[in-house]
Amino acid sequence: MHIVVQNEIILASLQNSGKVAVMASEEDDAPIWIDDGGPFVVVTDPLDGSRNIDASIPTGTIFGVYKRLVELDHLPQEEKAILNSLQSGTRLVASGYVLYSSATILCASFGSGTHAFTLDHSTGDFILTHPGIKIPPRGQIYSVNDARYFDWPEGLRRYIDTVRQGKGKYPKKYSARYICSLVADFHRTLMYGGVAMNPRDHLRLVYEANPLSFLVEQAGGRGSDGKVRILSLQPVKLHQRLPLFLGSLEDMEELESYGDVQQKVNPGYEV
Ligand SMILES: O=P(O)(O)OC[C@H]1O[C@](O)(COP(=O)(O)O)[C@@H](O)[C@@H]1O
Repeated sequence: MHIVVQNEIILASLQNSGKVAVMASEEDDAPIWIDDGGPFVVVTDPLDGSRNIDASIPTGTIFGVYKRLVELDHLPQEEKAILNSLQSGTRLVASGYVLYSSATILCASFGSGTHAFTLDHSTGDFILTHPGIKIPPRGQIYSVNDARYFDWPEGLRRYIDTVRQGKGKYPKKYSARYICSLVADFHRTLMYGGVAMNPRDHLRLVYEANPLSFLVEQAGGRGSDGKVRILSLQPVKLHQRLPLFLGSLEDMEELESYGDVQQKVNPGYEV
């Protein structure tokens, strides 16, 4: 219910903007063609973490913006809608998220740094409160659903066991934080450093992994699928899922050095 409404609100604003050719949403089966002349393409997860809403846990909206591929203008609408939405993350011109929490934060990058704005409820303005965010090169927090420990590959178990005992490259015991709401877990990671991950094929390349990887890279961090840079992947399907690791440069390098960190077992967890 909340998701449907949020999806409609975003679609209506993009339609009214006159700037958007096509919107692809995690909540729709196919992208929606909006305007032949719109210069931009928007991909979005309109309301992530929605399973948390009834418990008042933070949720978020994620978006990415590409340029419309004018060389595809001659194609049938359905075909060009899909191809425009399947652009690789290296072509993002902007991305961002809105975090609905104790404060409402809009965090965005237009390709020159990552900046966050906080909603001033008295005026309705978003005020630049976090210019030029730099993710700490190393944190002391890992964020993962570790109830899945016995479904993890050996490399990921070893990495987590090592850092939580303070036996990694950073000789202090790591702490765990996992809200199970991607935008909130990502925002904390951006602020405090460390690594946030979902090692199974669950999160979406187009709507979640690419926009957040763009933001973390612009803040000096790294986004990977456990093996390669997320932004270098060419999406082949709109709703393509993959393992996702985002965080501080040194933590990400250490994690990836364990090689075997992608969870292949994905039994379909109920909660
Ligand atoms: O169940 P897991 O593997 O911990 O996944 C939790 C992740 O899934 C999400 O809830 C998104 O999943 P949905 O798109 O199915 O809502 C994220 O907010 C969260 O980080």
